[in-house]
Amino acid sequence: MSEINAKVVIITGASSGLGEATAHRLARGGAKLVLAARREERLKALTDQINEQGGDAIYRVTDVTKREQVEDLAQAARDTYGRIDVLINNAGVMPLSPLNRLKVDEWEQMVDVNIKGVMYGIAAVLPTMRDQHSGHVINLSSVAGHVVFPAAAIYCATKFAVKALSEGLRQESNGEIRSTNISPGAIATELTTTISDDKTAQGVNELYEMAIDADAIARAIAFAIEQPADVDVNELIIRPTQQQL
Ligand SMILES: NC(=O)C1=CN([C@@H]2O[C@H](COP(=O)(O)OP(=O)(O)OC[C@H]3O[C@@H](n4cnc5c(N)ncnc54)[C@H](OP(=O)(O)O)[C@@H]3O)[C@@H](O)[C@H]2O)C=CC1
Ligand SMILES: O=CCS(=O)(=O)O
Repeated sequence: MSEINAKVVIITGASSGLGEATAHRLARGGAKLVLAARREERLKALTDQINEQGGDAIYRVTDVTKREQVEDLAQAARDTYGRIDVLINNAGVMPLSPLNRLKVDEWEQMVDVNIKGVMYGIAAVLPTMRDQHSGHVINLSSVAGHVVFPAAAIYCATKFAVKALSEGLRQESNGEIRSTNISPGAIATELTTTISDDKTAQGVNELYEMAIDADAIARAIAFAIEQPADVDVNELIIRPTQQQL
């Protein structure tokens, strides 16, 4: 039996990009999926598609910046499937800009979604995973969680924080809970569309001409999940072969 088959997996940010690609891949592996994001139409269409193709998925509209909504999401997984095997903290935003543009609202949005959303996710599943004596938290950091580059100070700060959360969880896991930090480079998704600074958007769009398909990350996530319980894949960096950064 595949180590993905029948696992109960929560995916945040499942309405597009990496989350959506991961949902399709894990559904094909037999996972039971609990899909979350804010855009209900997209979530419903994805859930219907997976179920029509013989998979097993439910969805909950969830804003990860709202702690109680993330708790409700974890409760939905327990109510429907009785356990939580994997949480994929994938929801994230990347409105890049130089610090001197003082786009403080966007800074706060990045902190709220990229850091606090991940914290709320961990808080929502940790007691269940402790009770089960097993579980796996997969956090989406970034190449920007390893290197800092201009116009990305706040985004990088959030992704360094995600990396720290992944490592802290690993060290405190008591040999029961696996922790995987996934660090993608340029991947073709909607992530770059929220950049409101024109000059930054232009530079990022040039970088993303080399972007690779979201399934590259879905495959990496599946690889981490399908390892035996005593194997913890802690860190994966996946870039386009052409990417220098
Ligand atoms: N694409 C890339 O090149 C890279 C991506 N990453 C990371 O991968 C993750 C996924 O991004 P990607 O798929 O590329 O981008 P997308 O923009 O395609 O997807 C982002 C997802 O996050 C969700 N989201 C945003 N804000 C919230 C919120 N407040 N509450 C719940 N969900 C939210 C969106 O759903 P909705 O709007 O419906 O809520 C959407 O499903 C992010 O953490 C990103 O930082 C890391 C490195 C590179
Ligand atoms: O998160 C974004 C990936 S990159 O642009 O830093 O490579």
